[in-house]
Amino acid sequence: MPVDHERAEAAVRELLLAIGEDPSREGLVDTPGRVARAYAEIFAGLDMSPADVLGKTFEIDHQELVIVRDIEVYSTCEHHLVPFHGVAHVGYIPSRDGRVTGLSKLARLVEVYARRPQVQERLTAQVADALVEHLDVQGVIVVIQAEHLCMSMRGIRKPGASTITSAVRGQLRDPATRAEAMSLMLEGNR
Ligand SMILES: Nc1nc2c(ncn2[C@@H]2O[C@H](COP(=O)(O)OP(=O)(O)OP(=O)(O)O)[C@@H](O)[C@H]2O)c(=O)[nH]1
Ligand SMILES: [Zn+2]
Repeated sequence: MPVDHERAEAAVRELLLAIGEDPSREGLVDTPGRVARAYAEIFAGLDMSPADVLGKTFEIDHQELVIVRDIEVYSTCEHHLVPFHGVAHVGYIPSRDGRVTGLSKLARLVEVYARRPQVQERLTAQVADALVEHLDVQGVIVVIQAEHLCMSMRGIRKPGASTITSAVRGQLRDPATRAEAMSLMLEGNR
């Protein structure tokens, strides 16, 4: 279901009142509308499905690793509704029938799940599981490294701390294959 703009605007007006602001002052008068539009974008993944993104495949007989790394990720922590951002690396070994997806679709898949209220562990696992389910891949590894603004700008206030999560399925669970993928993903990284 797409974002209900009217409802989002009313909620933002209410929030502004709750923090002691005046939603009718000049700088804030258009804010509820802007926030509703921003939320529609930030949470667009709720209205997107992995099947839409991974529906188109083609045959390349490559049954070895394919990795797209350093995919920029912006998501929203579901506990505090503030952003977490960083990079995702997605690697997979195509299905036995040699079907692959377009490289950009891996980044699109990350977007489908990042543009929702999230926790990093679930985001990581959902990307991996979608590739198993929709592309029947022989193995997949997803690594996400992100900074959570709920840990930087509030709460414990530790800017610079980053969280790394991984999800590994199928043949990538084999220690040697996993190590090869990890080194390709992280090689030369920061
Ligand atoms: N595992 C996990 N925890 C997260 C993620 N994003 C935020 N959190 C944590 O969610 C927790 C929520 O803890 P609570 O004690 O309910 O909330 P809080 O009082 O605001 O916690 P503090 O952040 O410690 O101030 C915090 O420890 C956050 O760091 C995430 O993606 N994964
Ligand atoms: Zn948070």
